[in-house]
Amino acid sequence: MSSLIHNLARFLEMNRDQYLWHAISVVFYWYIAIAIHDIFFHPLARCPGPWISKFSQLPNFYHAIKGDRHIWIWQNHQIYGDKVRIQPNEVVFLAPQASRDIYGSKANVRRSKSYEAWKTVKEANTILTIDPAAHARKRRILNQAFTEKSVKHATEFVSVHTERWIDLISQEKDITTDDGWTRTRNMSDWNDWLVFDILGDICFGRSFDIKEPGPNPIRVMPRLVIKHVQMFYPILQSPFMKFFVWAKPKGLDYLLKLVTPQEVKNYYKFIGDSCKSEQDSRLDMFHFLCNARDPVTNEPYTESALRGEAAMLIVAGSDSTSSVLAGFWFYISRNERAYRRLTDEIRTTFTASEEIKSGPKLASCVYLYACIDESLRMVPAGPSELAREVLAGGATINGEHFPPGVVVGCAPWAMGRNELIFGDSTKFRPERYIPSETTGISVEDVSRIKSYYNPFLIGPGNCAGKNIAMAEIAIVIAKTLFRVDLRAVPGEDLGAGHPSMGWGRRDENQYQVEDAYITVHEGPMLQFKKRMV
Ligand code: HEM
Repeated sequence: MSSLIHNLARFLEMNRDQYLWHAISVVFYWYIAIAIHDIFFHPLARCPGPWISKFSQLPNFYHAIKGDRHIWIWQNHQIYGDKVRIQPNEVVFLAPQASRDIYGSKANVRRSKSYEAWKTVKEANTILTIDPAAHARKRRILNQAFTEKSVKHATEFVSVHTERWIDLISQEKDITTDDGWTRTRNMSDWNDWLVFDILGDICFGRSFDIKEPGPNPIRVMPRLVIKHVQMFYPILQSPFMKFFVWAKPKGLDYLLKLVTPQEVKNYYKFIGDSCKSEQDSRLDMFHFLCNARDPVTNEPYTESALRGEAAMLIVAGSDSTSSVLAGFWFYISRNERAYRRLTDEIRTTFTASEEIKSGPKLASCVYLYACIDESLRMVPAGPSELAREVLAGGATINGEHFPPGVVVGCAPWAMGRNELIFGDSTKFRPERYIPSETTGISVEDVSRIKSYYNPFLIGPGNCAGKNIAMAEIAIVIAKTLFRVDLRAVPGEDLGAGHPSMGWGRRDENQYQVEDAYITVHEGPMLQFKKRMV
């Protein structure tokens, strides 16, 4: 007792420097204790993975800043195998069963807390709702905007915008040469403009018109959305993520609003105005959202929830579609054989561009859909893992039990490059999706790869817009290749790998992207020539 009083007295007599020194020591020993726990006693202690990642989030954070987490995760699978501990509390998997166990309808998981950090308004939209019951309720309402009827209406807008887009990309000849090819087009920009215009139209009944020539304040939006996501993504992959989520409703959101660029405010104003105007005059998706009711409670969306969902649709549907299209243009313009086969298929199936619309004729273009599947594999909409947190009771993943609180996931970039499933996984080879005696590919081979790799995800959080996205991509590609020839601009390699780029990025025939939860992409640079039809 006397020594306790003695120590207390000494503590009270310390000066400021000594207090500081003691505080640093306490933090240091606390961190060492946690590190020892994480390395030796954590439920994931026996999972293989980079040594530092066992007790620190710094490697994960570092790669999020560099934008190459997807490559880092793929490298770790190469080194450590099917199961890798990439953060003290997180494991990623490559095995086929793992993806079903994590994302399937029976999985005892929810979206991880990092999703909450994206919230900009009080009420989360569907994709940011992490509570499974609340998510299911929102999803039931949202599904009513994605019925067969609404998808059919949506594809009509897709056709109109695509025809105009092809007019624009195929005009303006390159005046430095006399070979009839157009000026160089950065397809990432052109895809963004097209997809944004389509989404504006199908979500709000108002096109953003950013593909049209001339000044347009909304044209910067696709890039701004990407920049915004790129800025936040490292925070969500950092040791500060929990603090960030905690601080947002306590004033941080207010501060973030103050530094929001004016263009972003204009964009939200556009969405707000669109939500208010002529909701019933057109069968756009907003019309379906406005009229949607929860089938159980019969409740409609509240006004702010409606606005949140509409804004989400633009974000969820724009970069995803644009990046897959960018990947497609990259690979098709560098693979003469695939280009010839695809253009032959499209140009013999249709006799006029106006004929190209959703329906049996388009569905009969087997090679077109194989090319789309292959592009979705090579360039996933989100290259790194879609993180899920194990709920009370734990979860069995690939035959192994994981306790509540652990974060798990599968990373599409690494899955798409799994050589055990795809063999020549770095090759753009659409034939792998077509059963044929000539190539020796059986129906079972195709269903094996399709059940392994699900670009639109499976289970309760899968992509609500899958049917629209597939129809949109098919129509854009088919109409474009029907009306124009295209080529990669000689000597231009924007988006391509390079020997100087290091492990996982050296192959010049592979399209390179950055990871920011979404897929950040540049190029390819293409030229077009109108066909005489
Ligand atoms: C090639 C294009 C697309 C791909 C590959 C894709 C893929 C995905 C994936 C993987 C998710 C799950 C994300 C997560 O859990 O973090 C998702 C969610 C979602 N996607 Fe897509 N998507 C595409 C296009 C679209 C389009 C065009 C729309 C709508 C117009 C859309 C609407 C949604 C919505 C609403 C969700 C959230 C679903 C939920 O939380 O229940 N997507 N998408």
